[in-house]
Amino acid sequence: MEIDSVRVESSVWIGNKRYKALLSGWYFSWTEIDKRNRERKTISVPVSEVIGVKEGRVEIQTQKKVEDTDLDFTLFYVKRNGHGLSWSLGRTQFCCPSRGVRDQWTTQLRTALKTHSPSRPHRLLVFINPFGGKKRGKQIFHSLVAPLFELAGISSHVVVTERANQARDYILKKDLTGFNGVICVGGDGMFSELLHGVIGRTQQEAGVSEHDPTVMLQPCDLHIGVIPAGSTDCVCFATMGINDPVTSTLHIIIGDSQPLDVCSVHYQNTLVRYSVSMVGYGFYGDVLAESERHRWMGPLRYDYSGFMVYLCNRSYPGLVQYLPADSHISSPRDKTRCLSGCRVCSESKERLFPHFDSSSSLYSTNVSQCNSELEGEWVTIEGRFKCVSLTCMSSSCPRSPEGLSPSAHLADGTADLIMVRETNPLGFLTFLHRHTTKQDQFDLPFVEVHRVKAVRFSLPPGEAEEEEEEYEKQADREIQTSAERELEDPEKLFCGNIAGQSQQHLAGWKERGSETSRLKRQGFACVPCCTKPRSVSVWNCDGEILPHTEISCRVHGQLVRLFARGIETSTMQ
Ligand SMILES: Nc1ncnc2c1ncn2[C@@H]1O[C@H](COP(=O)(O)OP(=O)(O)OP(=O)(O)O)[C@@H](O)[C@H]1O
Ligand SMILES: CCCCCCCCCCCCC/C=C/[C@@H](O)[C@H](CO)NC(C)=O
Ligand SMILES: [Ca+2]
Repeated sequence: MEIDSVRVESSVWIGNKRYKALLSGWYFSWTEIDKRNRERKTISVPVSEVIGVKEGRVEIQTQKKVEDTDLDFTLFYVKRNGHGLSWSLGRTQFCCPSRGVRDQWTTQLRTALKTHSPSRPHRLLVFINPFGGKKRGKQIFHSLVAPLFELAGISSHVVVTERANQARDYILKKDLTGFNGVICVGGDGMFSELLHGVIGRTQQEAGVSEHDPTVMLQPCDLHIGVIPAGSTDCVCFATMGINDPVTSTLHIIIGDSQPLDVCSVHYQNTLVRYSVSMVGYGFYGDVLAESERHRWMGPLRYDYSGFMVYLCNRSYPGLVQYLPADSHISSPRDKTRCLSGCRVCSESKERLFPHFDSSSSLYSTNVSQCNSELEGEWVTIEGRFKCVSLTCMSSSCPRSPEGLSPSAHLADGTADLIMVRETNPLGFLTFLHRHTTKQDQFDLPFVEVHRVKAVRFSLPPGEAEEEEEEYEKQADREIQTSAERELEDPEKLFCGNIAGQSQQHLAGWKERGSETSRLKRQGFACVPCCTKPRSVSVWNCDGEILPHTEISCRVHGQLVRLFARGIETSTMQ
């Protein structure tokens, strides 16, 4: 075996073929050597994508050794499948000329791993929503995720949630010392809990008020990982290009880090929620409100509700004001895509954090800095809209592989504002259908899209008061009926069909049910689709209904970090 400061090299055998194994700089490679000593095919693995090195011949799932000698070692690494977005665990068993060489290889590879992959997590806090999506969260974690964490030497503390907001509250209140990241096994709703926990905790510790819409929020160090097990899995899909639990797990293990823009939604001077995916009024708000009444349908509830709401053919009056982003940097119609290593996003860092002190890793939060991102001229648009949506990223998901705004960036400090004006049902169907194809959904006369830093939405004066009164009355009628139903049978209030569901499940959804009742008391959520008054919809904020209509939104560039790397272009091994 030859070892110098930059190279380690030796002969090894894989099966009955001889190879030259080489560890040089950032890569470990093995090249087949034929009988005439000529070099054949090389397989090369970046050290940063090595998952583990084990003595002996080790199986993937059981991690048990099969018959081996003390000449063997097994390398586990990231393997790309198909077009490269789906990752699986690659495994190669090497046989060395002597035990000494084998020990040298395992030591050298482990040292290289520590040097070239310093940001890998060692300890993770995992939250599993047992009721998200198709209710397979626990099974997904125990059969697919836990064995990989164990192989990579990552320890985890697992919390199976028993109620909504448990994960958020845990992150806000408990001692998180020693954890390098928080992971959710669930859908976008679970991700949102972690997002609120992590942002809230970071601001508490930094003494920053989340309610002040002009303040610069402190960026969060604690990484968030998403193991998809929900209905839409938009955050996972838009940051990885796929929703696959094994791919997500491998990104977490190797400590990938993807910054993400976050939009804060305020009502007057109070923070309402954060969003990374979609803040949508009109169609998307109505679909969510309708779908909450059909939760028992599982992921299909969105398709059913989408169809019902489409048939209602609603449009809503609104006054939209927005602060445009610099159009020289990028535009929502420039036909580019935000991919792994995106130049627009990496160049945004300096603009977003001009006062970043790299020696202390601290961000200044002085007022002049916060206001500079809010400088510029606001533009006002009034009209009737089928929908108004704001998205910080493409919001691609399996239903819409290109997303709400295919050219939006994950971490450029901007969001795309999409306004679809009142149109005929066929026109709107064309718009919706284009979300499912590669056709440009913005190339329609009733659609406009702008890249923005902030948005305000209000109801047009006069009309608003009248309509809100009518809405209040309608909501009151609805609440009364709900309250009567609640007294008769509390479970039926929220779930509709509860036959065959576990008590634990019901307890969980009851909390969401009472949250919905609270919203109803304020006159907003879950009013049956076609009995609603004409002119007020609700806001869908990453899958949650907001309790206010007149809101203001501001984008906070690169506020959180995910264990992800953005969507890779095709890179087959
Ligand atoms: N044990 C629980 N009981 C009831 N609700 C829960 C529980 N744990 C988490 N939740 C809530 O359930 C909501 C939905 O969960 P999740 O996002 O995992 O699945 P989903 O709704 O199927 O997926 P998506 O959000 O992608 O549509 C979350 O907003 C979360 O707050
Ligand atoms: C004629 C075919 C019509 C198909 C219409 C498809 C339109 C799909 C658009 C999908 C946008 C998804 C935006 C993501 C929203 C998420 O934040 C949220 C939380 O998971 N999901 C939903 C459904 O509100
Ligand atoms: Ca963005």
